[in-house]
Amino acid sequence: MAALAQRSALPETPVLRTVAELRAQIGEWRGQGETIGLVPTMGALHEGHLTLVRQAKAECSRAVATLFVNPTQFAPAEDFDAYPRDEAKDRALLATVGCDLLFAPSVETVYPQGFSTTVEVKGLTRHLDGPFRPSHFAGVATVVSKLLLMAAPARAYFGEKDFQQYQVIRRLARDLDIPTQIVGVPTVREADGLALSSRNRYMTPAERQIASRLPRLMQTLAARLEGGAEIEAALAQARLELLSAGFDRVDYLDLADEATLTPSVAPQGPARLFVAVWIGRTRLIDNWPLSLPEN
Ligand SMILES: Nc1ncnc2c1ncn2[C@@H]1O[C@H](COP(=O)(O)OP(=O)(O)OP(=O)(O)O)[C@@H](O)[C@H]1O
Ligand SMILES: CC(C)(CO)[C@@H](O)C(=O)[O-]
Ligand code: BAL
Repeated sequence: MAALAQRSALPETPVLRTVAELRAQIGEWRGQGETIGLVPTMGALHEGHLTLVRQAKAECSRAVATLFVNPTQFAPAEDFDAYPRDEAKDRALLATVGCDLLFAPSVETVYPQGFSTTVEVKGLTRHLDGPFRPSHFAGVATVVSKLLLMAAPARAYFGEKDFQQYQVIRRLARDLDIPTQIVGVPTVREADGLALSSRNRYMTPAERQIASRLPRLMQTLAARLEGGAEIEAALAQARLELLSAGFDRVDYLDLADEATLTPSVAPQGPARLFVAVWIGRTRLIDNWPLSLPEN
């Protein structure tokens, strides 16, 4: 009882549910010369999300978070129904970092009867997560385009944990002349290096132990590549090491050009390691920047 009473006494960030209300509030702030920083999320907030909000708050006078578990970015067999939802807890967490407003629309508000437009970013979605989640990035690009048009923020903040998503969003904003600066925020990690993710809570303690080997194996691989190891052989060895470490499946482990997100064993510019692995019912993705030796 005491814990319940304490929780309901916590301040919560105010919430709006309709586009008209959101525009009215943001219009009022902009009329007063304020700048808006937008942080789109699917809720189940953790320190990664809060870091995005802190940065929005540091760089803009108002931070607005959105909470929408977007059905169109989940394939039918994916975890839309199981995705963790706790809006009251999210609002309390947002209040701790000074978030000014939460926009949490219903599915009907975002996709009213007759909705028939899709934003699709080609090229950048061809590799890495694209082939494994065929309709995912169109769902993300469509909903993020809508959120940027609804809120018209000066800046919008996205985590580099979802690096391909971040690049897709930068491209759609540029291609559609959406005048929002898209800001990438470095990945926030647990003490053992595992990237924070709302889906981490799906793991059992035993699976979580195995997951802690992902950042260690990737650091070892990065050191080998930065030391001049042959790229294809080092990637093949690391894929086997992931399976030996207890991961059930490796969707991909690739080195790809940051700008094109095309896997390459001879990247032309800045490159990253990208990985997606399964452990039980949990799919983990992550990426690491690399400084490869000059050829
Ligand atoms: N560890 C993290 N560090 C920095 N940003 C993050 C981190 N985790 C998520 N984000 C960012 O927060 C935003 C909202 O992401 P989302 O709500 O999907 O959370 P998530 O933890 O990535 O969840 P999921 O498990 O669904 O991938 C995205 O821009 C995402 O990249
Ligand atoms: C950007 C986003 C909020 C769009 O639904 C989602 O893909 C996420 O949380 O990363
Ligand atoms: N954080 C990316 C959202 C998704 O996996 O659907």
